[in-house]
Amino acid sequence: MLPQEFLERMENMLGEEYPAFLKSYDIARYQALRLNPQKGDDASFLNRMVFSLERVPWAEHGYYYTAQDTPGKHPYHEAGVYYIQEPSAMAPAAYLTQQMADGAGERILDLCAAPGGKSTQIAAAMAGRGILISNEIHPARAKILSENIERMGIANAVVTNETPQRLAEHFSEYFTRIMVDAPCSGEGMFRKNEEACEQWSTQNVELCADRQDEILDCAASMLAGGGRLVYSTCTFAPAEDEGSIGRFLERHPEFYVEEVPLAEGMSHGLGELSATIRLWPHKLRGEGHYVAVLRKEGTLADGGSGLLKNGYENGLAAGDSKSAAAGIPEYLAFAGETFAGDALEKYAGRECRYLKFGEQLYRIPEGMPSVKGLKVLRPGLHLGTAKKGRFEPSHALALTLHAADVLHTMDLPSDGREIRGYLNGETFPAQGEKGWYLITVDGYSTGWGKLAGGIMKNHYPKGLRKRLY
Ligand SMILES: C[S@@+](CC[C@H](N)C(=O)[O-])C[C@H]1O[C@@H](n2cnc3c(N)ncnc32)[C@H](O)[C@@H]1O
Repeated sequence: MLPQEFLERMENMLGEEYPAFLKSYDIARYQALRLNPQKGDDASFLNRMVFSLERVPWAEHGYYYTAQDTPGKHPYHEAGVYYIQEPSAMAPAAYLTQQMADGAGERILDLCAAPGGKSTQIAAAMAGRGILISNEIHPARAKILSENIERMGIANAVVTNETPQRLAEHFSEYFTRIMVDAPCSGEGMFRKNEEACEQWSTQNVELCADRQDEILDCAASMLAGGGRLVYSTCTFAPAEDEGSIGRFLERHPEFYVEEVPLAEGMSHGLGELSATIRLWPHKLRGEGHYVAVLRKEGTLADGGSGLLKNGYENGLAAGDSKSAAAGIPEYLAFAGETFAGDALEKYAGRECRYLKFGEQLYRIPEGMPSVKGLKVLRPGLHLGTAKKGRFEPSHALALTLHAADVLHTMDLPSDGREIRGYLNGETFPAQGEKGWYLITVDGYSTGWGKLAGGIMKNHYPKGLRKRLY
């Protein structure tokens, strides 16, 4: 049941459009996924015709799927071939990364990032270049975010679990782009999420608006002059949409709303903020959303950056005196035996810098800021566990690599029993040279196996195992 006060406000807001808006609640919600360009190009996926897909007009790699498709239960999901995401929710990150060739020279912050829809979309546009800081305030949600970053094979992201205030103490005018996908009253998700509907109240709308003000102030101080800030919500409440942006612009005259082209079906924002964007469920194939694209006065200096409380993270290089203790020789030995072609230089070359957290070895993104004092779940690409004389590669590394990057692969067809057994932790008989194998599904990397004595030992992480049959 939709709350009465909510309906009255919507009727006042929408006038003659109100009946069409109400009718949208009788239509089943639209479902969509975003193909992961890190895993392969769209055309080769579409040629497989696994699902009936149709383009989402405003998002590169975004496609509607039908009720008959069950992409969440397909092995491709575990291989990070796509991310299931509500179609309207694909708009904010599309605007954040508009006109960006790739992530070279970019330092991007996703401030309210879990479970990772926007972060994984931003990372796709960055194509492995530059640095992405994906932050989430709630520890349990930050863990899910980190798992999704891993599943999508993202190598240039740092996942943090901080409040916006703590991050703002650390980074001043540092980021080139910031995404604020704010916690909100969720009115746009009533069709998708009944809980949002039950928890709705006018007091909560006010509470959300106050919280949005605080989050936006932190974002403002972290954005470099000339940088872009995209603010989004999944609510219709003007106090949290044009209201939050209007209050923000009053507090921050150094910001202005950028005029951006509207995609098919999108509408202008209300009142004076008509240059911002509304996505209405009765006007396009998606849920309710609001997007504001803001720019901070100034010019982005090439390679320049603002203040970082603790400076940059240099990490360890292979030749550093401390590298033996960090397990880097063990990793390099593994890399020499496992990687093929350019992968050796890319993942274990002279330019690589490493960090060790306990026994866990990471390759940090280029130009990584120091994260000293911050709660960090993932300081870059997790390479694996380095123990004396032994290296065990991580699941994240498997998902980042491609079949051509390694000497040994074992490909399992997506419609077969074996891949389902593998994802459920089963070992299986196999012939070949002893050692680490990248297990792929129809060519898409999925995890590790270790072959010895005619048996492929399963290294699919225990916590991720599932029955898909
Ligand atoms: C709309 S959701 C983010 C969805 C995410 N961007 C995505 O695309 O998958 C908003 C997030 O803000 C977080 N949040 C809640 N309170 C917050 C606060 N005070 N500061 C920052 N983030 C907060 C929530 O835990 C939630 O994960």
